[in-house]
Amino acid sequence: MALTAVLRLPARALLRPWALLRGVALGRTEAAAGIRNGARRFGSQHVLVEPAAAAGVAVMKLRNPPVNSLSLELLTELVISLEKLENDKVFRGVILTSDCPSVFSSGLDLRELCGRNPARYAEFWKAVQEMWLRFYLSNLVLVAAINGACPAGGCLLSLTCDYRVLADNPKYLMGLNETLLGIVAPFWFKDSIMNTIGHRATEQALQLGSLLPPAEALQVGMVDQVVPEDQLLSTALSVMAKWLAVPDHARQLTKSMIRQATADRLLKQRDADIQNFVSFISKDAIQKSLQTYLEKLKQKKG
Ligand SMILES: CCC/C=C/C(=O)SCCNC(=O)CCNC(=O)[C@H](O)C(C)(C)COP(=O)([O-])OP(=O)([O-])OC[C@H]1O[C@@H](n2cnc3c(N)ncnc32)[C@H](O)[C@@H]1OP(=O)([O-])[O-]
Repeated sequence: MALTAVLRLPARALLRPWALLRGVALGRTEAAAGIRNGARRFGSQHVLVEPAAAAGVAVMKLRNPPVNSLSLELLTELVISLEKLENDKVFRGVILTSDCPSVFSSGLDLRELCGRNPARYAEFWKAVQEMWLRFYLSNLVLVAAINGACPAGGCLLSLTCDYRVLADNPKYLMGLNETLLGIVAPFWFKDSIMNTIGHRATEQALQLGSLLPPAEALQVGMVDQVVPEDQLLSTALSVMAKWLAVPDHARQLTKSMIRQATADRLLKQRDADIQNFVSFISKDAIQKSLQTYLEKLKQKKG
């Protein structure tokens, strides 16, 4: 950060070096934050956050075109943006949605999983863990307004939310399809979906790598509501109003009581989980499988 930019920062940011780091990661300083409807609007390269029409609610939009693949940068910015909202007493709820047409998120960025070195794989996986832990345990009410395809890591991100509304479009397929790529969803991906759709449905969905259209996603409980696309945001806002009618402290403690044990399973073995991931993803057979999958994706386009 240039010295002139540092000097323009508010004094309290200079007393908190991490605030400077955040300013860099977000590509902006607090002083440069926009004001909209009397509330603050801020953005980073890949995440746009703006106040919703309802008080206390922010809309967080993923914007990593073309398909919101979860790169290291996007994951980092998601965590920073959420932390910023959690620290801002104005906000009690977040609607998570996509700024990219017809895709909520295509999941983990496959370019992060192919042809990198072990140190980079480890750094990336730590960021995936961090995103999951922070969103899964957030004190804020999180509502996913799913406005596009939602495979793999995209589905995982939506599963961290307290409520999921999916736009009714047959192209908006959703699920944990890792097995179709020849890879295995880690235990905490499995826990997330099992806590949502139950044991038997998870046995099928995860082994088959099912990508479900809206009606089936609703039937199995992967989403809570399916609505016409033009009603997605208004529905998410009404859902949010219902959740925000509950006193925060009671709701937050209840959420933590339900979710903490699942998060603890990862927290107790974060390093081992990173080592597992690095050795798994580095295998020649897995690399080959992922390369073939990526090639197929590119060919599909042509
Ligand atoms: C243990 C590990 C656990 C792993 C968890 C995961 O999440 S693994 C992730 C599992 N994820 C999946 O299996 C989902 C794979 N993706 C899809 O199924 C479709 O892209 C779609 C349905 C999301 C959007 O369809 P659409 O017709 O709107 O778009 P399109 O298909 O034409 O793609 C446009 C461009 O984006 C590219 N690209 C796409 N995805 C990724 C990605 N994840 N990353 C990077 N790049 C990706 C694609 O190659 C193409 O590039 P090009 O040719 O322009 O250089």
